Formats: sequence, structure tokens, C-alpha cells
Amino acid sequence: MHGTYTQLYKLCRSVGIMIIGVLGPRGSYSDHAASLWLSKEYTASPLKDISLKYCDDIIDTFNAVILTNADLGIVPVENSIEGSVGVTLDMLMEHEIHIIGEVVVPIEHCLLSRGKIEDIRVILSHPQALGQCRQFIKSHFPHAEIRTTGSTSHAAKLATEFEEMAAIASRDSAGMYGLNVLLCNIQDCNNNHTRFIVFRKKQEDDDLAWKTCSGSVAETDDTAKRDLPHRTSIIVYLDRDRPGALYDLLGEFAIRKINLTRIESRPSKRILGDYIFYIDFAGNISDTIIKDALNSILPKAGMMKVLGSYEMM
Ligand SMILES: O=C(O)C(=O)Cc1ccccc1
Repeated sequence: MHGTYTQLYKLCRSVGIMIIGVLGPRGSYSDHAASLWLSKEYTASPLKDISLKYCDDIIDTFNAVILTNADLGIVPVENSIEGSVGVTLDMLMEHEIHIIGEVVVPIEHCLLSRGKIEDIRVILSHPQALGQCRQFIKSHFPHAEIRTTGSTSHAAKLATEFEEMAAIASRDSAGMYGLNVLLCNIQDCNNNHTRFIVFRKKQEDDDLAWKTCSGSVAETDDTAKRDLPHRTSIIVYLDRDRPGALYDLLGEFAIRKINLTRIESRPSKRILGDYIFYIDFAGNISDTIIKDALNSILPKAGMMKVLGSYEMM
């Protein structure tokens, strides 16, 4: 199976097709995020040059880029109701990837089924979607069996099999899989948005953009894009547990008036109570002030990984 995919990728690349890994099947929110991103980035070039590879889950989407040479991957990273997508953060730490863009997608979950509301015994969806509709499920279907799936569109596909099954998924996937929309906008807060990241495999010179000093070649590329507001994402591990270590690290941003847009901790998986930090901030790694901040953090950190700078949405 793996060999067949690899041959297919080689063929696509040889004829100039860009392959993008997303959560499948068709109709997932990741699929929608990919369309939005492509329409923004590739307005001039025809979409026939792009081929989406539908992956079973987020880990497979990373593998498509890391192992089977998909050019890009698009995965959810955080949601305004449910917070971080833990598996995405873990994969960002585990693999050598480079973030090149982000897409923010408004999410309106619907309850889809072949049957009627009173038939529903089983509710299927991606864990993030189930989390975003936790109160809805508890109040409307307190006795339903809950089953998790790799994506919301996979849930919709499965729900076509039995009338007692309902999927929490997008309105688009109802049309694609021939399901009825029983209820719409069922998430626990009206304002529901998910941020997706667009990434590729890390290249050797990606780190030169912040490791080289002012006036170097790396600093001068892509000047037009640098004028748009950018976000930079890094991962830091502090190694030695000491009072004020995080304060000290964050101070490097504060003294330069760099605006942090997100900070998230995740277990290091070494020992209980040991964490790595995911930090996003406004600015581009090609900017001198950002380079200075990163180069000042480097000696204070046990490990620092720069994930990339990309246009803010
Ligand atoms: O399952 C999907 O459709 C995804 O793309 C993951 C997801 C699930 C719920 C909200 C946003 C993204």
C-alpha cells in the first residue's frame, strides 16, 4: 500500500501536481480549510495542478508529508471552544516540519442522519466536534452511545449505514453523503472557529532565516510578503526547573514589545509535571527584533524549535 502511494506521488510530482494531505474523506472541515487556503494562495494558477490526499487521521496527515512526500499538510491546531488539538501539538514536536500558513474556519456543526431525531441511539464524530457539542449532547441525547471517528466527514459516511446513527458534521457533508440535516448550529457556543496550519517538510536552510544576522541573503527574501502581519510559532523546553525560568524567557518578548498571541503547555512525556511550551507571537523571523529575541532565548532554553513564520489570518 505504502509503495503504491509513493509511486503515485512520484508520478504526480513528475508532472508538476502539488499534493496536499488533509483529513478525509471529502467534506471534513480540513477539506474546507484546504479549499479556503488554496483560493487565497493560488488565485492565479488553475486548481487542476493540486491533488488532495485524504488521510484517516491527523497522524496520517503528518505521515503523508514526512514519509510519503505529500508537498503540504493541513491540520487543525486550536478551536475557540475546545482549545488545542493535542495530537497536532505532539506531531509538531515529534517531526521536523515547517509551518507556511494558517487558515481560520468558522465551524457550524449539524446533526446529520438517515433517520429521524427520535430514532437516534448512537452519535458519531471527531473528538474535537464532540467536545464542542458536549452540552448539546448531554441535554438532548443523555442516553446515546458516543463513538469517536477520525473526522466529522468519516462520521457522516458511517451514519449512512443505520437510521439509529447520527453524525455531528458540517452541512456540506450532509449533501455529499445523502443525509438529512436534523439540527443545525448545535455547538455549545455560537462563535466557533478553528485555526488550521499549513505545513511542509522542514528544509535545511529554514533555520537560516533567524540564525543569520542583519543584511544577510536570508533576511532579504520575499520582502513583499514580510510587510503583511506575520505570526511566528516556536516550541521551547526549559530543561532546568527553577523559579522564574518561564518569566525570564517571556521577558525576552516583553522587553522588545513583541506581542504573544498564544502560549500553551503540553506534557514533555518524560515525567509527571514536566512541560514543553508552544509559543506564538506577532512578527516575522526575518525581522531583526524577532531574530534578537530568538537568539536571546536560545541559551536559556534546553531546546528551542522554530516552526515557522507565516501570514496571520
Ligand atoms: O473532522 C474534521 O472535519 C476536521 O477537520 C477536524 C475538526 C473537527 C471539528 C472541528 C474542526 C476540525
